[in-house]
Amino acid sequence: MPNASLIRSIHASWPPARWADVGVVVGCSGGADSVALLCSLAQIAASVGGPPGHSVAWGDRARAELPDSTRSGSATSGSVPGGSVPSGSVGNQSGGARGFLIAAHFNHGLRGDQSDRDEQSVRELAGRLGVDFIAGRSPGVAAPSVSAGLGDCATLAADDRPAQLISDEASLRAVRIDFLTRTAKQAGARYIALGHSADDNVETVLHHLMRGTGPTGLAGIPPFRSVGDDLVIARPLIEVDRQSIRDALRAMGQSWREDASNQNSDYQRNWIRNELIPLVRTRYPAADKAIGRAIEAQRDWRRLVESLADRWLEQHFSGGPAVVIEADSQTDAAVVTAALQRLWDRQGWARGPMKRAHWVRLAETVAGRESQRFVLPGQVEVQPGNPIRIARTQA
Ligand SMILES: Nc1ncnc2c1ncn2[C@@H]1O[C@H](COP(=O)(O)OP(=O)(O)OP(=O)(O)O)[C@@H](O)[C@H]1O
Repeated sequence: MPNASLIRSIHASWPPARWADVGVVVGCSGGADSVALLCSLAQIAASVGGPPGHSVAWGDRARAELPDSTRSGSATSGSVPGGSVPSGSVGNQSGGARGFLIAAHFNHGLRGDQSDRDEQSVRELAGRLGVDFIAGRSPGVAAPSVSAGLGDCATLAADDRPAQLISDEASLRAVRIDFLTRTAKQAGARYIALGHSADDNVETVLHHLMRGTGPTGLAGIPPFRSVGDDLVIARPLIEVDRQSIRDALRAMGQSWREDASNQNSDYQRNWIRNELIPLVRTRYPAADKAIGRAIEAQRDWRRLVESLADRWLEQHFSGGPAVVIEADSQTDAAVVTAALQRLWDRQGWARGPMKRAHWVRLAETVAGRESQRFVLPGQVEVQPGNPIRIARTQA
């Protein structure tokens, strides 16, 4: 039974009224954070008369469509080579209002037997909790023997690349998120729940800071993020620290898998976690808490700027294949920049290749201080004037 304080934290950050009646895919690596998340969500759902037991919702269909070898225990489990989910085989697609939980694990297959054990441990946990289970695997990873990682937003061609080529942190995340997204979409789920903790948030912000970032990067990992129109990534443990999560698991006698590669400080995030933060704590014992508070404050500012940005967009932007924006020299550049970034998202243009200098130049253009036509990353052409015209030219 999950620890009461953990349950309280999740209730506060993500009240069950928001998710118990819809589908939730829980990304579970087998590590402490996501094991705690899965146990807690199953417990909360059961207490409000939701999910576990709902496995029937997808089980009825899945049993008919998945090979016998992919099922085990009381959980219905789908094994998905390359991370693809058999269309229509999972989830509550019957259109009813019943919620469901699916534990999803991606086996990158980078740690041999250990990867298989991770997958197996999540499968068993799901079985014990009465929650559906689905596994994705990197190409070339045999059924119960290789695995993968998690991601945050991009879509990589996981199906086309050999597992050994996909080993850097960002690519692993991208492959995982792609798998989780496809699983959620095909299951008809509304949420993907991930086990990021407050410590992950601090490490991420430090990483952003040192690599170079703007206000969005300083606001850390968002507790909720939309993926398209009908899917939301939720991180209900984002305000809970790693130690409390482990304490809660110990208190309930729930084991988890330790990933030995977390000790490898060649990975940047591990170096921040294992070397930098412990060093900082020798001088500033509460540094991570202080950084956490700064992230919260930054997020508040970010929210304010984004609501101003939305209002600005309503007043200055008219849609169409080409973006047409009225020039405006009055509004603060921070609001204009945030509005332009939201515009980029709406248009489906990649923000990744856009550097700070590009946003600054765009904001200058909106303020009427740029007269030359210029081209931004992603073949986006900007024609200054009033109105300003922005369009993506065909590559
Ligand atoms: N292989 C995986 N399969 C499915 N989901 C994953 C996988 N790896 C990570 N995730 C999800 O992404 C979240 C963050 O991943 P990250 O790599 O930062 O943490 P982790 O050390 O694996 O965390 P955890 O202790 O939660 O397992 C995890 O909490 C989990 O929800």
